[in-house]
Amino acid sequence: QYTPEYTPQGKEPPKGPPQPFPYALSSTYLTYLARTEVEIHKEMVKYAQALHERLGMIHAYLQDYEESSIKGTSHMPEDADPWQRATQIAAHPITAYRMVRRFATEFDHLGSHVSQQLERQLEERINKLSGVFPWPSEKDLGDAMDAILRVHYVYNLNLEEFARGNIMGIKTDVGFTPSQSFKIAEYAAKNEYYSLALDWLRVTESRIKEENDTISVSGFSLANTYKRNIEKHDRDFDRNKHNSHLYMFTERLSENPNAPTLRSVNYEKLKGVAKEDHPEAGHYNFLALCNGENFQRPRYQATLKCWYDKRHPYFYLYPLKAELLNHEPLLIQFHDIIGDAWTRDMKKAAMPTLQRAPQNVPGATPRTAVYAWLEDEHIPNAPIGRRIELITGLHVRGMNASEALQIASYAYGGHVSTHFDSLGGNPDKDPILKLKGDRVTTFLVYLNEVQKGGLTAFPVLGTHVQPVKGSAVLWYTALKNGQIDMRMLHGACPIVLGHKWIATKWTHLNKNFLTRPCDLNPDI
Ligand SMILES: O=C(O)CCC(=O)C(=O)O
Ligand SMILES: [Fe+2]
Repeated sequence: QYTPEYTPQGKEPPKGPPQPFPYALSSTYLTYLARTEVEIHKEMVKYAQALHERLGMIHAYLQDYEESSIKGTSHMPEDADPWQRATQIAAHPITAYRMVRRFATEFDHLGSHVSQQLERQLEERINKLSGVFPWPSEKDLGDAMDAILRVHYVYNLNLEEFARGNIMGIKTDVGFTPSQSFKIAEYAAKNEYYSLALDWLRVTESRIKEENDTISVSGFSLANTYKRNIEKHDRDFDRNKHNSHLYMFTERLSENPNAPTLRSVNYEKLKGVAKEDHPEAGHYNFLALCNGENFQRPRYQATLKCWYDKRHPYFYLYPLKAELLNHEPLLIQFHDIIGDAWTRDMKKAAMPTLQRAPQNVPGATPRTAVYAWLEDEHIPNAPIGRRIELITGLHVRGMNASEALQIASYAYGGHVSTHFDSLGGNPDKDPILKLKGDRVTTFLVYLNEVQKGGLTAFPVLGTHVQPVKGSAVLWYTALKNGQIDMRMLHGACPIVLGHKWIATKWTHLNKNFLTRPCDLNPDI
């Protein structure tokens, strides 16, 4: 009996009405689905095999009947009386014998009971699994397509390559079929991702041609979607929407089908430009940083350094590897600060309460991830608070000094739009803010290596952080006067290939206004 071992919610089925799981947003849920499908596939193979055998038996039966009873009476007229025909069959020793044999052995063994039994088994298994965890829905499929389209847009994918399984230079064997890429094209067109839709339509078309496949997508629906996408684009273009719309072209498509996309033109024009100089520069800087660019001046970069930090005696035994990514405001990455055992403990402790991060909530940053909050007692063997205190000199563990540890997990396409970690609320209206003060530092630990994508990008600083397993990045989210430091704008670039897990600890101002160290930089 299959009992899922690796379930998003631990071993217990959820109590109360099943909540929809954000399957496409979380590597945990996706992994669970993948694990479940291993079992379903096994049952399907058994069932298909049984059906195949059954079909073979049915064919053998038909052949026997046709070769004996039909052949033996083929000299009789088409409209002969069936009784006369039956008499003829019964009179011939071989046709009669073959008939008796069929009745005696075949009808009971046409295999129906085997395949029927397997069909019941399969149905039971699927019902059982979908009873424990709700099945992915249309909404999840939408999330899954959004994730693909986000990766497509941010990394300006060469879709011909991607759809064949070449994931930004990493060759895999799995691509999309023409009907699958067409489905994404239709979804993109419907959601006004005009430039993306056109790419998917072109890929669909070239695949159809290449494979000479005239069945899976009809020429009519392909042409129709093309036409509608162009018409709708041009209508919006005429309404001057190209001033705000990210997915448009620089010209009307009906006049120039090869017009460049706004993304590609603006990307070249605006990357590296300061926000003060162009209102849209921030967006294109973020894209460029996600694509691995860096806009710190070479002279400035030359002043950045790595060193072994031994301020605390603890670090004589385990020297702390520090890497300065920006002087002022400070951005610093510490390497090898936690090992696999702690990482495992954190993921495991977070698993039972992972939930979808709020999306489309006014005031909240759009993010596609799942997360959970861990108190120290949830991870007694991974005392991260003390380690952060040793590394940073901040108050982390005391009352109101920090928040619980946030564990977040992203799946492919998962991202966080640019934001500030300080919340900037009004302490007179918010008792918790009054008690703790606003967030003052972010200490973000990367719990695994991401194969492609998933950088943390800082568009104002013009730099990005590579998610290196076991490393952590530290910055001040607020100025010394407690106000949000606008230079610390940052976001998480979409994951392209792999998983991304992070653990974040935010310290708060009231317990930390005396701890603000100026000695993290080795020069001071
Ligand atoms: O995942 C990342 O790299 C950044 C996440 C982040 O900025 C946040 O959770 O506030
Ligand atoms: Fe953040």
